[in-house]
Amino acid sequence: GVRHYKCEVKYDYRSPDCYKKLVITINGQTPGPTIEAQEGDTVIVEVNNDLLTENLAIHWHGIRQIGTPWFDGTEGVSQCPILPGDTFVYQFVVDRPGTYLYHAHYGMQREAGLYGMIRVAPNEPEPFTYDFDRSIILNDWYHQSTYEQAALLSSIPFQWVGEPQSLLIHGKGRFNCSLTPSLKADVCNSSNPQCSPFVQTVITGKTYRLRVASLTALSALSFQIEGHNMTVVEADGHYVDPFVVQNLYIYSGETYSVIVKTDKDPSRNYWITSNVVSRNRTTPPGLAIFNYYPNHPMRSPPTPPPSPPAWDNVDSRLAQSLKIKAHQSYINKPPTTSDRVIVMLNTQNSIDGYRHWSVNNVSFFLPHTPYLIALKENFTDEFSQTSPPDSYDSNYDIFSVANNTNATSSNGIYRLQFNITVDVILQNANTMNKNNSETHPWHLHGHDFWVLGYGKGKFDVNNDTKNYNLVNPIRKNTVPVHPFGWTALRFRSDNPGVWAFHCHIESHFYMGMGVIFEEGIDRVGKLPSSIMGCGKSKGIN
Ligand SMILES: O=C1O[C@H]([C@@H](O)CO)C(O)=C1O
Repeated sequence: GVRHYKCEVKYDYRSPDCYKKLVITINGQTPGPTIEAQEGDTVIVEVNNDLLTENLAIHWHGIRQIGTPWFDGTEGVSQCPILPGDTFVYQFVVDRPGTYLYHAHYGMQREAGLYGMIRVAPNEPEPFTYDFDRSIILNDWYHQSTYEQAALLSSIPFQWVGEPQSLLIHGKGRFNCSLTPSLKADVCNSSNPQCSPFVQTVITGKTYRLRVASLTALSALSFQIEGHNMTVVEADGHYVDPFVVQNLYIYSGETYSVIVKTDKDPSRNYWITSNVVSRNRTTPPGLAIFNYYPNHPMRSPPTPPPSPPAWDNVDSRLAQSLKIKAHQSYINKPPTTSDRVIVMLNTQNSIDGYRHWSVNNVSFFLPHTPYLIALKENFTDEFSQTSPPDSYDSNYDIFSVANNTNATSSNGIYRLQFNITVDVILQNANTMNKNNSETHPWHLHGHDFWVLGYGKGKFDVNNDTKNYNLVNPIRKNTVPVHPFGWTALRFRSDNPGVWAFHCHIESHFYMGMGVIFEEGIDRVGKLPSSIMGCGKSKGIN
């Protein structure tokens, strides 16, 4: 069938964590409305840019856009931005069931509130059952605007955006207004109903499927429901060999479904919590209420919120990553060998005094003419024709602060032969600060990849490849690379188009932490004129 949606995108004053700021809403809401469809449906979304003075693009995160690479919604890659006042119609097929997302993909616009969920119902029965299907989107929240942050990150000397002021659970958080006495009540008001906690009401004795997604700007999170175990059954639209957790680690751009049984003392409510992990947290926990009907939904649980795992417990996070495998009845085996291996060293660099992130010492920036148009029209002057390297200096010490004096900025891209098997090894390293390595969630557009493995330290081609999981690897579109560790992925270059692969942390992609893959450009059909209008694509029809 065909599903029609209309999205009115505009700025509104909102106080999601009691602090009033301009946020981007979709049809008046943030998170925006959930897009519901059936596997195989065509989804048509008419987007109206009512931001007045700001461009826009919306990415359909996890939807592979097979045959419609021009509707991936990635500004500078698949389309020109949607101008203020303009309407843009996205049309794509949701070919797989599962939990996906949509969000802005223009500058750091996502963190202003432009995001929501896509739920695709399956045509076949699923390998688990439940009574109710509910969704929770997790986020972190800054009080500064996207523009203030962009100015900080682009300044000399470099100024970091810092930790978020609060964590939102389904669009609601709580900033302690009294911490900043100078804030007047019309700016920060703890009794504003807009920042009353999110409540998930449940009936006792039932089974809930909870779709948990993260669209944080920065934070890796630990998600927990006080006193309740969660059985993980879906990750990024793929069925998981079920495993039980007390806390779910979730990285920006990931989606999970967990099964929760409401079999606890029904005379009270429980805390739903999110906490920052992997960075020395200063942001208070996100708190919501798991409300057992008929207790009052706002009644605080009688116990304190459960304490989160230690922020620097990398082993616990690595262990959970390793547990995520394909469900035994849904195994889709990867090819046993690959045709091309690209090792991607992730580093922080200083280039001309600016702070950047780089892959193999190349920091990425977007061109003015979207790659898809430039490649299709053979506009070879529109971006660097030099591809970034497939590996890095084998003597590089990932455990210390390196000078990386030869780092450059480039908008060159990886050109993949069509229909081959590509391995990507993400290699983490020390940042420009001593004894520090961060977690980076990498997201691939246009594909699901097999997650072949994770490890600690420097990837060793001779030994680590022997431990690849070629039996039941999960397929995903977003995956963490843990501090001082590596992550190995495999995918087929079988989707004609131009696809971004990048760190899902807003500021990190802004600082250059991404690459572009081109595959099968000669097989891409006629581009719609609606994606044109910028750079050298002016006047093309
Ligand atoms: O990109 C980043 O910059 C800061 C810090 O490294 C600056 O010193 C940080 O924590 C990031 O993630």
